[in-house]
Amino acid sequence: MKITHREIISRIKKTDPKSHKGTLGHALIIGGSYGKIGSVCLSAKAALRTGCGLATVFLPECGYDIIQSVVPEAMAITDVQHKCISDIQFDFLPQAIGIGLGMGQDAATQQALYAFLRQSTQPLVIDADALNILSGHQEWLSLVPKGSVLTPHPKEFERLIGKSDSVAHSVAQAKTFSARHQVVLVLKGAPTKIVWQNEVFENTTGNAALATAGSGDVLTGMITSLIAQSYHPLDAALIAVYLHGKTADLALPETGMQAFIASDIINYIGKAYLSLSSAQ
Ligand SMILES: NC(=O)C1=CN([C@@H]2O[C@H](COP(=O)(O)OP(=O)(O)OC[C@H]3O[C@@H](n4cnc5c(N)ncnc54)[C@H](O)[C@@H]3O)[C@@H](O)[C@H]2O)[C@@H](O)CC1
Ligand SMILES: Nc1ncnc2c1ncn2[C@@H]1O[C@H](COP(=O)(O)OP(=O)(O)O)[C@@H](O)[C@H]1O
Ligand SMILES: [Mg+2]
Repeated sequence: MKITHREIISRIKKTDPKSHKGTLGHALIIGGSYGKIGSVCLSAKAALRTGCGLATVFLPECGYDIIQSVVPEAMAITDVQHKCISDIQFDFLPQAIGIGLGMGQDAATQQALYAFLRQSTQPLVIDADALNILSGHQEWLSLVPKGSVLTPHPKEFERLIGKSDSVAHSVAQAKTFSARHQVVLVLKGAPTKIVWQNEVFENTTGNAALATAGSGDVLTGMITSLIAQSYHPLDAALIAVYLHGKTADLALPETGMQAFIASDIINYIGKAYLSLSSAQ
């Protein structure tokens, strides 16, 4: 099925005029490592722009000043380690958690992910290095909460599932994987496909301007934000992928293809939302 304007309109919810930041969901983004703090900055900012009420980032200590300066709207909790995540601890209940971006694969980080997954019950958004770590420890996949959203790009998907000889083969593998682990797979690409058990959804927005560093980190923040706002993980994935692509379609005449960067996706999320209410 194509992910069209009409399909997204039918899934999107109106914001209650009486809502406040405490009712619009608290998103937690876990990730970052020395040299890759930008990933979680982009993701947290994207989460807030997508509409959740609160966002907190759990990151290594070296990222504290950076996140507080770059995204003052977000809160921060730091790991005991300076350069990488080694022990994921927080003292509140987020409505959604996105994990893995810019996280690296240090041995301590791998163990922290294992310990975190062992006590996780709510659906997660799993991206980048969390996917890479899971690829190397396939036995940990049974710990991934049902309903979680996994967002691999083609290389990450290959690491997770192995090589496939055609697009049809990789979609078939994705269906089997989704059904076995009860997870939503967002197969990022051009176009992005979303696989939920036996269903396959193909996005209709986006262009090559999105082929830029941090583009996927932004998408993870957007999906996490929508889950925090009580969307079903499949709907969150469909809406986020559609809006993410739409930002690039709207920006293209203004920024041009080459100059578009991940921060522009964030800057155009508002216009992408507005395009849902205009006649098309
Ligand atoms: N500013 C930051 O802090 C950034 C941090 N990032 C983090 O850096 C880490 C490494 O991520 P990367 O994805 O760069 O590294 P990976 O090694 O996972 O993937 C890079 C390789 O994957 C292949 N690939 C990617 N997209 C593809 C596509 N659409 N079709 C075919 N092949 C494709 C390419 O061969 C590419 O060289 C992650 O933790 C990520 O979150 C990146 O998101 C970039 C920005
Ligand atoms: N040519 C393209 N057309 C449409 N979308 C693209 C294209 N290239 C990349 N994208 C999108 O950009 C994002 C890239 O994600 P990812 O590779 O994880 O980036 P990063 O890890 O740098 O944040 C995905 O959502 C993907 O679908
Ligand atoms: Mg990525």
